[in-house]
Amino acid sequence: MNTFTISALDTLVNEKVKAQIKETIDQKTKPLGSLGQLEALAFQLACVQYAQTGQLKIQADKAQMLIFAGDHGIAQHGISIAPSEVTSQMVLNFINGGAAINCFCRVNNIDLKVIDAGIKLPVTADHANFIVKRIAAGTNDITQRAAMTIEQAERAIQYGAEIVQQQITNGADLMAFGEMGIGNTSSAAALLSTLTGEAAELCVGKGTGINNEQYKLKLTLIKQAIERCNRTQTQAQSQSQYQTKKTPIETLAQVGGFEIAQMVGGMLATAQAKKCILVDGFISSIAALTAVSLYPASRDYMVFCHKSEEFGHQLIINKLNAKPLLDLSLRLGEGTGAALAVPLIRSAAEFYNNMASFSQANVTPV
Ligand SMILES: O=C(O)c1ccc[n+]([C@@H]2O[C@H](COP(=O)([O-])O)[C@@H](O)[C@H]2O)c1
Ligand SMILES: Cc1cc2nc[nH]c2cc1C
Repeated sequence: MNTFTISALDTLVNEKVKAQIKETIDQKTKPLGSLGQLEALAFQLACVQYAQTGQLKIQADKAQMLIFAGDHGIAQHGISIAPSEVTSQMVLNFINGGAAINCFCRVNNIDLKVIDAGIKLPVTADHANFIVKRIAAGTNDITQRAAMTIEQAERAIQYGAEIVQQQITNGADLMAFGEMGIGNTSSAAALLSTLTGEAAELCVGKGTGINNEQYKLKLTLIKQAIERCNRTQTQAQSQSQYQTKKTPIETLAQVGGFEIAQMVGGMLATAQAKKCILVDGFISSIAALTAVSLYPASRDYMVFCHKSEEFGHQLIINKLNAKPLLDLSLRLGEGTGAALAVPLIRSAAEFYNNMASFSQANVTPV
């Protein structure tokens, strides 16, 4: 089992330092609170920076986008607008620079890497932006059996952590988590329902844009997967005299995905390194919820970049008490919402680091 050492920001940033950060923000040449949500963002960035380096100058230049790709057995039922083959085709598109996320990373100076976490059809590409960390050729159909073994879930978490640790060694300041995987909104919805106990109806959405008939089938299949998961007794559960809940790792193995599990490991490694985790849409957020279920302190390092159109996303946002930076009706994934939020994050860092205070600018304090 992977273990991480993750400290809550409250234990690393004392009240005096927090007051100093707040004072720095309040003394900038502007009416109090007038930079709105950017002020809360700057406060979080400064706390994370202090926890990491003991310094108060925020570093947010080097942003790293990681796109984890994986396939899903449940996709064979036609619950997406596209077949699983499209996952591999899009992976090649990412490698070749042709997808939406490539455009947003290019224009915002974000380095991009694509990870094959377990796509159905492996792609052959020898490119510095492509990392192969395959667990298997897609997960099992979660309506019939566990998506993966516990060993595979743990290995995926380990791989995700190793990928992030390498990027941190290379100097990344911000770590953004995107994904690609036909069928992964089904897996994410099943995870959301099993982790939180919320009804499937509140967790399932239309993903890539399926029609009403496909939606009905998707909901039925996800309910089947959730019931199967709840029926499946783990060894620990059957040996206990009490009714015990599955652990988040067991739930991940039952209904998760390889790309989701690798994102969980990557997010935990980012929090362990005391760097900011940029969370994208629905699937990235379910990885965040799983990470927080495992290590609650990891929440402190997360920036929720946008609110996805996917129906269940608001539920995750509420559970994690988050206030996403953007609301652009996106439902693409790939890390697109996170990439679009990077300029806002850098802007928050820039005003915190370099905007003049009232005394520096000789402006009468208000
Ligand atoms: O991140 C989101 O909010 C999001 C919402 C809807 C769809 N997606 C993307 O669409 C794919 C999953 O949709 P589906 O219909 O195949 O389950 C996967 O590649 C995701 O990146 C992503
Ligand atoms: C074309 C396409 C691109 C995507 N990017 C993320 N999910 C996707 C799903 C499809 C179908």
